[in-house]
Amino acid sequence: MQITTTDLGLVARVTHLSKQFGEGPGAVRALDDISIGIRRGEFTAIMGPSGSGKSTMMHVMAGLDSPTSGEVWIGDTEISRMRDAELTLIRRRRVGFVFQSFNLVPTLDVRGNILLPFELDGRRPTADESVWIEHLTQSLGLTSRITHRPHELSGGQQQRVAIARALATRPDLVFADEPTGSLDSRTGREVLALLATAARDYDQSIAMVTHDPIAASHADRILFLADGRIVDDRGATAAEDISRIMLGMEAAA
Ligand SMILES: Nc1ncnc2c1ncn2[C@@H]1O[C@H](COP(=O)(O)OP(=O)(O)OP(=O)(O)O)[C@@H](O)[C@H]1O
Repeated sequence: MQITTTDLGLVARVTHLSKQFGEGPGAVRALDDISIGIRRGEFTAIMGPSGSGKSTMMHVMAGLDSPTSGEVWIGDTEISRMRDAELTLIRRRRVGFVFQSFNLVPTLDVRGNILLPFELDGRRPTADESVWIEHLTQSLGLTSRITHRPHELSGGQQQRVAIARALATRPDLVFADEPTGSLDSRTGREVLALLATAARDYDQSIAMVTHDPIAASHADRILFLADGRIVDDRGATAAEDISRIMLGMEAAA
């Protein structure tokens, strides 16, 4: 019997994943034979120098880009050979996204933005989901802002709306791409604490791409990429130690 992603306690995994951009002498091998799993209920940071393949890895794992070779699994579903229409459904139903630039819809208020994943899926939240959304709205401190539009909110509040939206459907995995990149350091720390809490208290699996050692120090696990390969895989690590590892990697490059 084949061992599944779920059997392994993982929410997503890639095996022998490679991604090449372009052909011939100018080709770039952005990911080079990566095999790794993202563990359920963990906050995983993906770090590495500029150009090491972090964004490419996230895009391929989230079904936003296709691999050149290898397999990509979200839960027990292999997505690497899926067509666009199927991938759209996987992205809508099984993964959530938090971006540096928040990506809220400017014409929708906070409630409309949080409910957007349901709207796009052509359904209303179930009774259970409504209770969960109410809980998220409250615990993220958004209740008094529920009818406000994004331009009426601070950056930190906008990112909290994006987090509520990403968690609303209880996706298998939330991908966060430099989620604190547009925030001041105090607001950034608050957002990171919220992501860590979502993993710890709600069993939400999160994969965050970052180049910031302080951001990565909030994670349960850190994967280090260099030249398209995983070169280190550690548990929770202090920011100073992460900085030292990154300096070593940059010196070796
Ligand atoms: N669409 C593309 N076409 C060609 N090359 C690309 C493309 N996207 C990425 N690359 C190349 O693939 C490599 C990995 O890029 P990627 O954006 O994944 O790195 P990164 O670690 O996220 O970098 P950064 O921290 O600077 O965002 C780089 O050499 C980059 O130039």
